[in-house]
Formats: sequence, C-alpha cells, structure tokens
Amino acid sequence: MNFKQGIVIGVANNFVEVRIENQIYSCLIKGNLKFQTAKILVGDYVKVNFKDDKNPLVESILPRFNELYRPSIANVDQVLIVSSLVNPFLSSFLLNKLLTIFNYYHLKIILIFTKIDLVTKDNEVWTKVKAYQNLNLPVIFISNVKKNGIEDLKKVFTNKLSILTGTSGVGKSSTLNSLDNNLKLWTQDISTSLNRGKHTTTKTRLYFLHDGIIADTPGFSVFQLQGLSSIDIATNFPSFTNIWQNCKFRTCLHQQEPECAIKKAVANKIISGFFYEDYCKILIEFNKINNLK
Ligand SMILES: Nc1nc2c(ncn2[C@@H]2O[C@H](COP(=O)(O)OP(=O)(O)OP(=O)(O)O)[C@@H](O)[C@H]2O)c(=O)[nH]1
Ligand SMILES: [Zn+2]
Repeated sequence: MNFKQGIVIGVANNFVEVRIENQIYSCLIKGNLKFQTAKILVGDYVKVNFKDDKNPLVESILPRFNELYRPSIANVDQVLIVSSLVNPFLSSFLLNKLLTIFNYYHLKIILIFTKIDLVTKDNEVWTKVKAYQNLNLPVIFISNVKKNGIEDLKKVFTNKLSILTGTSGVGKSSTLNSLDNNLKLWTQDISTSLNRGKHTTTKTRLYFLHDGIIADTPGFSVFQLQGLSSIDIATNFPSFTNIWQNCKFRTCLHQQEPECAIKKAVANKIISGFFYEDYCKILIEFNKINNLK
C-alpha cells in the first residue's frame, strides 16, 4: 500500500485537491466517503492511496478538531478579521456580528485594521478602536500602501490555519498581496494545472504563504448569525464576556429584565455605549429574520 497524508485545499463535485509535501494532487474520493454525512471539507487532513498513479484516491478523513459551516471548513486555528479604519469607515455593527459568531465557535480571533495611512490622529474612529483594544484580542494595524505592520502580520499566521474574513473593500486581497506578492500568480498556476475539464470548486480555498495557511472565505460577509439562538448572542457578544454571568437571570437578553449586569455596565461606562447599541440592533434584526416577534 502506498498511503500519504495531506490537507484538502479545495473541494469540487467529484474530486478534491490535496496538498502533500508541497505538491498539489487532484484526488478522487473513495465511494463510501461520498455518501457519508460528514463530507470532505477544505482543511480536512486525509489519507490518500497512491497505488494507481493516475488517480490518487482519498481513503479516509482524519478526525477534525473543529468545523465551521457557511463557509464549510475544518481544522481552523484562528480567524483574522479585516476591517478598514476608513474608506469604508469602520463598521462596528458588522465587526460585532463577526466577533459574536467566532466567540460562539471558541475561535482565536485577531483583529486587523487596514488603511492606517489614511487616518489622522483626531479621527473619531480611534474611540471605537480603543474600545476594541480593550477586548484583549491581538490587534494589528496595517497599511498596504506604506507596508506598515506586515511583518507583525506574518508572525501571527505562521504554522496556523487562519481564516481571513471581512466585508468588501476593506483590503483583504491587498493584505494577501502585501504578505506575498507572488500569491496571485501561483494560485492561478494551481487552477490551470488541473486538467479535469470544467468544474465548480466551492469558494473556500486554502493558500500557503510563508509558513502558514490562509483560507479565503468570502461567505462570512453576508452571514446572519445562522445557528445561534438569541441567548447565544447575549452571551457571546463582544465586551459582554465575564459580565453577563452577573445578570439575575441566566436567560437575560439585557433588555427589560431586572438586575441586568450588562445594562448596569453600560450605564457605568464599563461597556462602551456603541457595543450595546449594536447589540440591540443585532437582536432586532435576528428576531425579524427568525419571525420571533
Ligand atoms: N490607502 C490604502 N488603501 C488600501 C489599503 N488596503 C487596501 N486599499 C485599497 O482599498 C481598495 C479595496 O481593497 P481590496 O484589497 O480589493 O479589498 P477586499 O477586501 O479584497 O475587497 P473585495 O475583493 O471586494 O472583498 C483598493 O482600492 C485598495 O487599493 C491600505 O492599507 N491603504
Ligand atoms: Zn442582562
């Protein structure tokens, strides 16, 4: 038997692309794996059988340590959330949604603020940025124009599988290019090297640069907190951590309930007002979508 282990970097209808020792192979999937409920995901470690040189065959999936849906991806070490400070102006509403969902998944989060070259010292964005710095998450400021902060960024994703996410126009592609300006070139090489005719790969794809892996996952920008309950939002919202536990009721949604520790912390400015305002808006939106009210 000639087995090798690799990581799935792209999934198509009837085959997957697997990276094994710096090489990319398109592999067929063993029949019984196709019908399993736990389908192969990007990020999966798989065992590939090379007994037939032309058609390497994925024999089994190794156990996952986590998995996300929409986009589907397995074995994620950390999430890099990219937000621009200006152009477009930092959207705390979107950022807070992303933080809520990733807190819920217990993922390590790193905040990346781009376009620092466009922001003056007296810009009002700094008030919000300070509030994010108080969340005790790693924060990296970068400029893709002046190439500031890029070395710091390289360090955080070394030896990790990181998801890069953020809304349109915040500078995700520019950031990937700052990390490695050959990236675009050789990702094109990969897709043209697969001569299996027309195929539709899912949008999630892994890129290897320096000593890390980055997943490009456009799907997160439109997420609507699927899969979470209102209590999940109330307990995973950024800046509420370690405070909501003091609410009188375990099911407190921090609205009209008596003895709410979150509302008290907002009144005492321990939690910044904009966090609570965003939270209320997100809850209203969530209830509308779920037809609860
Ligand atoms: N001044 C300045 N402009 C930047 C910076 N980063 C990105 N930009 C510009 O912002 C615009 C959007 O950047 P992209 O990298 O395409 O953003 P994106 O997040 O990949 O956008 P989508 O592909 O739509 O998701 C481009 O015009 C970039 O040149 C930065 O650090 N400073
Ligand atoms: Zn409460």
